[in-house]
Amino acid sequence: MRITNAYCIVTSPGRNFVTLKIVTDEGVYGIGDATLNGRELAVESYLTDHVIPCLIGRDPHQIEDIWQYLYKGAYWRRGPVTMSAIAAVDTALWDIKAKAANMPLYQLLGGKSRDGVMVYSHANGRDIEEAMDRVAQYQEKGFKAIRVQAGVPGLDKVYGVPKGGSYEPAIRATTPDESLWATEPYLDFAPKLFEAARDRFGWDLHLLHDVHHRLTPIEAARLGKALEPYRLFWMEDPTPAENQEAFKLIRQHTVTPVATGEVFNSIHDCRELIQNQLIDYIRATIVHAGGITHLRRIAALAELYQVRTGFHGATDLSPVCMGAALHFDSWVPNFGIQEYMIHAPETDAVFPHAYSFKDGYMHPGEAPGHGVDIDEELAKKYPYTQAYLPVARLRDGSMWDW
Ligand SMILES: O=C(O)C(=O)C[C@H](O)[C@H](O)CO
Ligand SMILES: [Mg+2]
Repeated sequence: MRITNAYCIVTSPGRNFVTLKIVTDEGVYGIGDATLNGRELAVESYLTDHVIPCLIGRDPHQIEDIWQYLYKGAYWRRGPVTMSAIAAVDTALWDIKAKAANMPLYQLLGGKSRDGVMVYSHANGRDIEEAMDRVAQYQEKGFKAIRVQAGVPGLDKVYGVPKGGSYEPAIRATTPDESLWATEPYLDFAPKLFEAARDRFGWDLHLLHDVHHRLTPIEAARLGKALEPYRLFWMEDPTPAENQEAFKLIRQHTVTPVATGEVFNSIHDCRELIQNQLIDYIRATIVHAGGITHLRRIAALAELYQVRTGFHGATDLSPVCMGAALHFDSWVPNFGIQEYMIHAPETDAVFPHAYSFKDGYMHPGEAPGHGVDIDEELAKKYPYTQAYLPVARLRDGSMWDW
């Protein structure tokens, strides 16, 4: 089998997505997600201008060799653009291999390790009451695990909180939106949010919370301690993780479980965190961390240290990434949980898929490959529109982590 053609499809059904399609001489094709929220066209150019020309004529079954060729061959190591581009190729090649074998992808990875993939979704509210009503709605839909975020009194916009009905942080504009951040009101408020959640919903529900890189290590330690009575499933991204040592301080002060890694793109970003048992869940996922081939190495390292997976699954990761992740989750021995932020109906229509949700669990489906396709004609109806993630500033105007 040989690769005869490959191209990117950029479409915006509700939000921007970049998809790589690889076609072979035997008519089998595979697709991979290449979306990097707010920097989409950089990956599209990296693939179109620099990677695709090197793929034509290669044997798509040589996934490992092609991965090494693209990684080592770039000379410039790692980084979100490179690793998302490699991830897209890798996912498309696994899709081709599984389709050629006429098997769902999870079978090639080693077969199923569980009956279903436990997922969590997002309950967001402008205040505690609205957030609690959203939790109730997700519980009614069957979710066993729910991430809870609410507006902080005194702050006009906060990460995770919708302005209108639904929450989409990437705003269509020519420059990023600006929001205000202040740590003290947030630290006072967050325990009240989870106290209200336990009062109303009891203990038979997993509660999660995303700090979104906003705190210093000692502030994160204080928050983890303050949240201990409400027994969270995890506290996510408590502090920016470039400094892996910083997590030691958090660990010394709290037993609230810690998850991090949605912005990581290689095993080197999390090696110390895992080997020193400074985190409980690793959030790196297929599209941003070099595809199935590289994520498998991260998961294997994590398994040695009882760190479990909790892959990123926000709506800026396309259904292609979600489908592939669900196959991975079905197999990986040290699975923890999977994020599932439900896509807009237009997105689902452009990406027909075999995966499904039932009673809090997801199932990858039995279609050969990863089970997700793209309707290229429909995709053309949604042209790319520039969009940016917001930035955050403190009250005095200093830049902060969004
Ligand atoms: O889903 C999460 O946990 C996020 O933090 C979502 C991110 O803000 C989003 O994916 C950025 O593109
Ligand atoms: Mg997050």
